[in-house]
Amino acid sequence: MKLKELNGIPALAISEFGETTINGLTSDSRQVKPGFLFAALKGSKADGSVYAADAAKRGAAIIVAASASKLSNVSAPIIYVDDPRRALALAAASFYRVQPDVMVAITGTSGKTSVASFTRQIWANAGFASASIGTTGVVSPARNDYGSLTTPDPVELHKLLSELVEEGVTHAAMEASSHGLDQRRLDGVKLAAGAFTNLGRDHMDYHATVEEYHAAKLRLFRELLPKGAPAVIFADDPFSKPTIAAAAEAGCKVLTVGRKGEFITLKRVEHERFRQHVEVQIAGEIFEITLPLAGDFQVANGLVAAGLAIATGVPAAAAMRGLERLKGAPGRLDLVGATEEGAPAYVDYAHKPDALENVLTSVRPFTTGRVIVVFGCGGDRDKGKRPMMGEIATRLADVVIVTDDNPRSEVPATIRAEILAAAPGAQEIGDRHEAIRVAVAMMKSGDTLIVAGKGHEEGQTVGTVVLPFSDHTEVAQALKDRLARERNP
Ligand SMILES: CC(=O)N[C@H]1[C@@H](OP(=O)(O)OP(=O)(O)OC[C@H]2O[C@@H](n3ccc(=O)[nH]c3=O)[C@H](O)[C@@H]2O)O[C@H](CO)[C@@H](O)[C@@H]1O[C@H](C)C(=O)N[C@@H](C)C(=O)N[C@H](CCC(=O)O)C(=O)O
Ligand SMILES: Nc1ncnc2c1ncn2[C@@H]1O[C@H](COP(=O)(O)OP(=O)(O)OP(=O)(O)O)[C@@H](O)[C@H]1O
Ligand SMILES: N[C@H](CCC[C@H](N)C(=O)O)C(=O)O
Ligand SMILES: [Mg+2]
Repeated sequence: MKLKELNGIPALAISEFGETTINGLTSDSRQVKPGFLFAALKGSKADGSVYAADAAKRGAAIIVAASASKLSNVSAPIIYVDDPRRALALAAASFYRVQPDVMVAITGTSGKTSVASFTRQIWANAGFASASIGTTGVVSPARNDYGSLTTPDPVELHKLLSELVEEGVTHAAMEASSHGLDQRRLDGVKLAAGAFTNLGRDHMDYHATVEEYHAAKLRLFRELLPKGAPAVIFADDPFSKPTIAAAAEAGCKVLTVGRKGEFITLKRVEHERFRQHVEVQIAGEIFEITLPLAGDFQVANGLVAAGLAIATGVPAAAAMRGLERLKGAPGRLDLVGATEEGAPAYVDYAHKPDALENVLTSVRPFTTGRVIVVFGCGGDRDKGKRPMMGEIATRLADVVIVTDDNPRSEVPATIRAEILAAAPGAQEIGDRHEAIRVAVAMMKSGDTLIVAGKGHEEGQTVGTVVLPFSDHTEVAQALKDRLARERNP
């Protein structure tokens, strides 16, 4: 492809270098191959402009750098732009040419993965070839790939979107993390609609204040959605009001869902152990449905997903039928199994205060015995959430076991101590395998076990090593061993 065919490149640079052939794009000098465009991005650890000379040596045809940076001794043409991250995202979108016809993005502190998965399922149930992209990976009719980043790097993202189109996918739902929005990873995506779930404390290691974190999320409505595009907003969150105001001011068509919602109004919910009966009103019509998932928050996620599906052309009745067939996203209040007496054991991805509060509150109505929780906090991440999660666990669970969850470069015992400082009476079992076995062994009839924090993850990161570890496998094995012991004492 010629440089002049790429978006995001200033006209002046096109007139000078427009005929240059571009073979690929990257923001990592180590990935540069001959003929690549290298975008020098300022990161949290390094400044990509330091690597521009290296990129040129590796054969970069063009370097895109921030106007503020002054590069020297670089043996490739340099194009200066105000916002290299945005330029890279726009260039990537045009380089890979196509994306699914109907793309939606979901932002919010919790529920993004679930809503993306639910939207895909509702679309698929209505007959569309659909995909979801996010923390748990990429799911489409042709693939089920394990993921890593919530919102992929723009080059990776647009490559993926073009592959999905080739597979025949017409509808795709993706998560828009605050990092992804802030770092312009989605700026080249043609969005048909956007959604907001809720806002709580998260990523305070990256964003200076909650307001700044909220503002990053609002970029979806303020800068990425085209004017008049639907913005589906959960109406019952403390941050719903300012989000609705911002989306309306940005010219979006605001569609609210929830108890205070006007597009989809939640009238009534009755909980059962593993499912919920829900009554909603859409455009004057009442629908009574059974959602085959536990947890209040799944009703909220279901309504946001239904809102997105309806906003992108699925008839309300079909969207409601879709809700009745939902499967939870992997590792989200995921029922692994039960003891012989029927006490359930769940794996959940709650790794931030609000999510932990929600999941522990959600299981209380159907727990006649004790709520037992096993959790930890990740290393090299927001330290402020550690005592908050300790306090929440102690307040809402009857038995608290504090363990390790991806200590990364930190000393695991220090992380646990920071949680335990606010969790009097909690047990400390650093080895997560052991913590899960102890928890499963203590379950009695009527108890509910929640193993929180890792959800779908398949590894435990200690230092820089990722050791294979799955909460799902560990809980299943512990239940199985317990059963064998009970049968052959
Ligand atoms: C903190 C963060 O968001 N980091 C992202 C950021 O990297 P950075 O700013 O730290 O990059 P850096 O290391 O400072 O380097 C700056 C630039 O120099 C380049 N470089 C560096 C070294 C070299 O030899 N040559 C070179 O060119 C790097 O490729 C980079 O472009 O920009 C990179 C390129 O876009 C991202 O890959 C990287 O994501 C890292 C892998 C990451 O872990 N991100 C997590 C925190 C994240 O984004 N999470 C969110 C939300 C999670 C959730 O709540 O669900 C997500 O969307 O997944
Ligand atoms: N609507 C919601 N409100 C509150 N908590 C929720 C909601 N949806 C999910 N949760 C909790 O958050 C956890 C993560 O859910 P999910 O993966 O759908 O969110 P996410 O926004 O994608 O999170 P992440 O940013 O970590 O990828 C769940 O396991 C559950 O504990
Ligand atoms: N996307 C999040 C996931 C955190 C999951 C939890 N298990 C942890 O390691 O803290 C992050 O990387 O911060
Ligand atoms: Mg997610």
